[in-house]
Amino acid sequence: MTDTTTKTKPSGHTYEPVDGRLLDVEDLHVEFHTEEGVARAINGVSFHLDQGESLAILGESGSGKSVTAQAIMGILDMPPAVIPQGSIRYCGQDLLTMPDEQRRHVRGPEISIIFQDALSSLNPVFPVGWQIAEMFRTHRGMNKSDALDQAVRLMERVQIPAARDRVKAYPHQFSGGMRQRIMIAMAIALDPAVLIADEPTTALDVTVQAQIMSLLQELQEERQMGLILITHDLGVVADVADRIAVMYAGRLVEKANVDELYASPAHPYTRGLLESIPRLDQKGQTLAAIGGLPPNLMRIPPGCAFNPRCRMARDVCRTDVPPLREVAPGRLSACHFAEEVLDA
Ligand SMILES: Nc1ncnc2c1ncn2[C@@H]1O[C@H](COP(=O)(O)OP(=O)(O)OP(=O)(O)O)[C@@H](O)[C@H]1O
Repeated sequence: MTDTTTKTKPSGHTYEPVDGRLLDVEDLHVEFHTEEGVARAINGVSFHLDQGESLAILGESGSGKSVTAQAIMGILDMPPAVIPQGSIRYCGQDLLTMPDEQRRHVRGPEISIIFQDALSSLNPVFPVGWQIAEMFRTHRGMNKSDALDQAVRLMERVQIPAARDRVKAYPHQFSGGMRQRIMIAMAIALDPAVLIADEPTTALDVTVQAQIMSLLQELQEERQMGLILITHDLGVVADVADRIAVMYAGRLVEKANVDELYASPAHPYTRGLLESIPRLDQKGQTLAAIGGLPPNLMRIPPGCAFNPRCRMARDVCRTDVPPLREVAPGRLSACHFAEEVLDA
């Protein structure tokens, strides 16, 4: 007989993907209404994410990567944020119109996020094991000792040495890399279908960055999660990501699979990013290969937002917004002259 008393599926989730599709973000717009004016942070962003797939969202500081993640997670401060248009469907259900109560079952347990700064995300006054265990107590109704056992197993899975002995240690007693592993443990504790990693390794040194990325990749493959990697540094995510979406001034300017984008970018901005070795995370720093700075989001230039910095810009670029269009099989670019960029 069919159980009509519970909506929970065999995965433990309330929702199941249809044909493997987890997320569908369509024509998303986000504005910030401030005293100085309206900052148009996201201007019509669309992308999807399937089960077991890794999507990297790449762009300079201020391009709208984190705001996109926050909109998906429902953690934008509204106001000042306003979402005037668009939808974010999770397993076919629009998170933007879903009642709060229903949304609480999704955001966290089914779609989870890790941030760059583990120290400010962890509670300094509670032992890390307790913080992980609390997830199992609150959401799975486990008793204290089972929840702590489960926390130890998870700490072992994210390769925290001597996990059983360190379950009672506090966040400040761990290194930056170990704290990020603890954040990952908390983020995957409830077996989310989607994991968003917002600059997960930016604060870490290069060796630790690589270890954290390979841990994320292992977990993603093991659990068949959909993974969104937000980054300013393509080098860090290139081995893990399947597809890349490049953002500029709140729009996607290029979408491609990672190898093709690396081999031959189809947008001058992407090409500039690939040619720029330096620190894209340093706000206000010019990219060597591009020059200039991203626009003020309260005064995005007409036409292509990238035109003031683009060496290829012509008249049409200053008047007409280039649509994101297919410029080669599976390759999308929002450049009037994408074919020329590809051939270059
Ligand atoms: N609370 C806010 N109030 C006003 N404007 C905001 C707010 N949060 C974000 N913005 C605007 O949205 C823009 C995009 O921010 P976002 O954090 O998404 O950029 P990002 O690409 O993730 O860069 P970063 O790596 O610096 O976080 C910001 O430059 C800012 O103009």
